[in-house]
Amino acid sequence: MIGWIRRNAGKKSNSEADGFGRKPTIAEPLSGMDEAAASMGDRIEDAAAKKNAAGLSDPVIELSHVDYTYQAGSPFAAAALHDVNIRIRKGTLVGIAGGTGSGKSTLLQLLNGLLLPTGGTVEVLDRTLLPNRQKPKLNALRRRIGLSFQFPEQHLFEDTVEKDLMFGPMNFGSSRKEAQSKAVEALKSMGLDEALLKRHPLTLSGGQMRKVAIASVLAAGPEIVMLDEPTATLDSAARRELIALLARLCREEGRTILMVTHRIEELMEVADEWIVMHEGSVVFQGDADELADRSEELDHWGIAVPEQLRCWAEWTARLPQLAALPLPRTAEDMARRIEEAVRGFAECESTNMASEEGAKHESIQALGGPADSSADALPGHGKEASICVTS
Ligand SMILES: Nc1ncnc2c1ncn2[C@@H]1O[C@H](COP(=O)(O)OP(=O)(O)OP(=O)(O)O)[C@@H](O)[C@H]1O
Repeated sequence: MIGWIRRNAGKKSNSEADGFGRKPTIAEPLSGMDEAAASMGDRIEDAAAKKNAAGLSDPVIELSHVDYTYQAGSPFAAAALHDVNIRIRKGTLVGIAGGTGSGKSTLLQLLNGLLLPTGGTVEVLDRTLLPNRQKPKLNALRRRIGLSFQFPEQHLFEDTVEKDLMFGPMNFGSSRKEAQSKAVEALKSMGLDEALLKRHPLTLSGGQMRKVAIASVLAAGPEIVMLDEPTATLDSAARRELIALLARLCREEGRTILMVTHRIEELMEVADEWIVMHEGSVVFQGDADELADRSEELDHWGIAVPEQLRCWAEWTARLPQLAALPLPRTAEDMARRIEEAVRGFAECESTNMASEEGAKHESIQALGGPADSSADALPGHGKEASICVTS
């Protein structure tokens, strides 16, 4: 069984800050590690204060009671989303997870107006999208919200990579020269060689095609970048590069990033927030620590429990002082914290032993025993001072 203990000393949960009605996390006072946890909490609060000052806490996406039904009103109607309520702040990196058919792609398409809600309200940047209205003109909105589709071929329809990359910028008003330079910049940001510019997109490998598709979205410079399973066909190095790029766009340029993924571990380190979809509903919105607290439900939601969460849960069960710390975002971070905790535990044990020895020594003297009596000589001694830890 995977059991999680509340962490987040000194940290306000997103839910509390957002007024989403979820209960705040309360830290239990624990060992000396509390200090580390509290200072981590302070840093998070400092970061939150800086974001507030930069206007980054404003919601840029807000969905209220949103429903979406494909082919609504026809005999083929298929309900895909029910009563979805979401609020996403500017400059956050949001992971969207959920099982097959849970509504993730439908959600992204509602956010850039490709689909209009059949119920409720979708507010994105300065636009409000309502049901039963004629499709509004959304060109201006689409310039500000880029969507990289689940299948890269859906982006690539020109006969050269360069034309595909220039399409967005030119469509949104860039000159040919500007569009060319944006195309090169976007291609390079995805770690691709300029030599690909003259290639036909359909001659690229699956991974290259995926990167070009993402580059075509980035070339238009959107404020909100949405990616539907962008890492699906990438190798592990390319996956890491892409995640690092997204984190940079978010942290350094203040862009809002939404990424659908089936591998939640790949975003654990960088995601500010998680949304979990299940059977067309949002069943969770919160940060990684809050998601970890619900890890027993991941399987039911069709999401594989990341090895990292499984491992950390086992260790917090063995060393409860670890539970005072925020969830480690990387395997290295986890290994370091476990090592520190084990070392701290061993030091604490040897200090206890030393004072136990001293006390025994004093009581032997008090009973009239020899001044140099060793505690080892006493019967019953032999307490183990170390712990054996195995993973
Ligand atoms: N064009 C369509 N017409 C009818 N039903 C659709 C259409 N597209 C999606 N659906 C249905 O809507 C529901 C949500 O689909 P969606 O593609 O949003 O899920 P998803 O979470 O992105 O799935 P996956 O992870 O498999 O890509 C599913 O039941 C799906 O069958």
